[in-house]
This record gives sequence, C-alpha cells and structure tokens, in this order.
Amino acid sequence: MPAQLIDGVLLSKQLREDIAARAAKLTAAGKQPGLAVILVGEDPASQVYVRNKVKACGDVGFHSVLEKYEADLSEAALLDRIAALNVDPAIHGILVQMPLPKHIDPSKVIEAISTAKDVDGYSVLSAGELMTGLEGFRPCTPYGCMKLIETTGIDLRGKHAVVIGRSNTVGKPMGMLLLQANATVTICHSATADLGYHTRQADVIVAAVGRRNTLTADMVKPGAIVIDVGMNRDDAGKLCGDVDFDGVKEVAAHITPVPGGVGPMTITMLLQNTVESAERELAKQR
Ligand SMILES: Nc1nc(=O)c2c([nH]1)NC[C@@H]1CN(c3ccc(C(=O)N[C@@H](CCC(=O)O)C(=O)O)cc3)C=[N+]21
Repeated sequence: MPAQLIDGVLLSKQLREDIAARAAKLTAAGKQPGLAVILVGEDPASQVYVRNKVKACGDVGFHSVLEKYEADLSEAALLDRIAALNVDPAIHGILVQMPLPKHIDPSKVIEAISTAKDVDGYSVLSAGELMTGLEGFRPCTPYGCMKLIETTGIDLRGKHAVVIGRSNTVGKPMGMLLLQANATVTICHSATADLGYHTRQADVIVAAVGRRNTLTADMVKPGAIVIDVGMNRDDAGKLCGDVDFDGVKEVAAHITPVPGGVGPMTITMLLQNTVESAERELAKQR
C-alpha cells in the first residue's frame, strides 16, 4: 500500500511513557494526578470507553475514580457531585461521559466543571482559550489528531486542511488547531454543496462525520494526509471509520486506521491534560 500508516497505538505508547514519568514525579512530590470519570446510564459503548479510560489511568500511575449512576439520576444530584469534585484536592480532571440522558442538560453539566479541571476542554471558557490562543485544555480528540499529523514531519504552514464535520467537540476545535499551525482551513459539513471539490484540494483531510465511506479514493489528492475520526460499524458489525480505508490508502501518503488511530490518542491526550492540570496545581502551591 502506498500510504504510510500513522499508528495511534504506537504514538500513544510513546507519549504515555512521558506522561507516566511526569506522574511519578508528581506522586513523589505528594500530588499524584487524579481523574474522576462520571458515567450516567447504561449505554454499552460508554461502559467500554470509560473502562478504557480508567484502565489507562492505572497504566500511567494516576489515581482514578469511576462514578457510575443510574439513568434516572437527577441533574441537581449530578451538579452536586461535580461541585464536590471541583474542590477535591485528589482530583485534577473531571470527565462526564457523553451522551447524557435526555433529562440532563449537557451544557449545564459541562459549565459546572471547574475550568482548572476541564480536561475534556469542552467548556465555553476552554473553547475561548483555544480560539484566542490562551493556555488551557484542548479538546482531546482534535489535540490527538494534531499529534498524529506531527508524526509525518510535514509542516502545516501554508498547507490546505479540510475538516469534514463541525461539531463542538471535534470539527470546530480541529479547525482552530489547524489554523494555529498556520494551515489554510476549510470546514465542510452536511450542507456543503460539493464535498469532493473541497477535499480534492486538501493536503490534509480530517474526517469527523460519523458516517462510513464519507471519504472515498476519488475525493483525495495523491499524497494527502488523511485522519479518520469516525467510529462506525460496518455491515459485519466491525468497527470502521468515516474513510473508505482500502480505497483511500492507495492514494494518500499518510493515513490513520480505525481502530488504532485517533481513538487511543483521544485517551492519551486526556491523560496529558490531566497530568498538566496536576502540574499546574503543584506550581500554584509553590
Ligand atoms: N466527555 C467525553 N469525553 C470524551 O472524550 C468522549 C465522550 N465524552 N463520549 C464518547 C466519546 C468517544 N470517545 C472515544 C475514546 C477512545 C476510543 C478508543 O480508544 N477507540 C479504540 C477502539 C475501541 C473499541 O475497540 O471499541 C480505537 O479507535 O482504536 C473511542 C472513543 C471519547 N469520547
């Protein structure tokens, strides 16, 4: 296959070694990094994700707590738990797994998390910090995508990057990070008239739609970098991304697989944000 595989498992392993070393230092200084993960309801996919996050914490020497609640937990009770975790000195990151049950307003919940512990980077303030280039937590998935792109050694300055998808958690922050790296950025979405017209001009394509086969080989310029954020199931029930991997790998120069690409990096950047949060906390005390 002409395209080189960008291996998110390998990169995660390398980055997690550094995170573990930083965690060990913090622990020795009496400030072991701590992550609280809150899951409301029994969504089976969410159960798997939060278990992976908690396991990853253990692997790098973090303290972690997994709080599981029934789907009928009240919004007020959830907000109370967040208020307690906000002032818990053993906790440096708070992650409320999305999606939440319908009777809970996700935006109220996200904004209740102390900005200093918003390791998902989902709050309005974190979004503003990203947009204005201030220090703060970057959303884990787009942040991980940037790290994956960096491994190619290709400088994004002056390159044309096309993001497919405009969600608050991936598409929009992805556009901002690419812009900060001096790329020329186009954000495409469901109302884009001719998606292929845009993607064929792209040096970098980030597909974050949630629909398989959104990006096919005829839509890709030879030599492009293709990052696949999608998490879908094919007809056989196998995990697949938004990109027609088998076709696109013959055209692109670099491509991420699903699984083994963006997914593991999302968790790695969550760990990185959490260790950074603990480091900032320690620096404040000194
Ligand atoms: N507050 C919040 N923060 C999140 O970061 C968040 C969330 N809610 N809700 C759901 C999405 C989804 N997400 C994934 C993370 C890792 C993998 C991952 O590790 N995927 C593996 C495969 C896992 C498998 O085999 O199922 C891979 O791509 O190789 C997937 C999905 C984080 N999310």
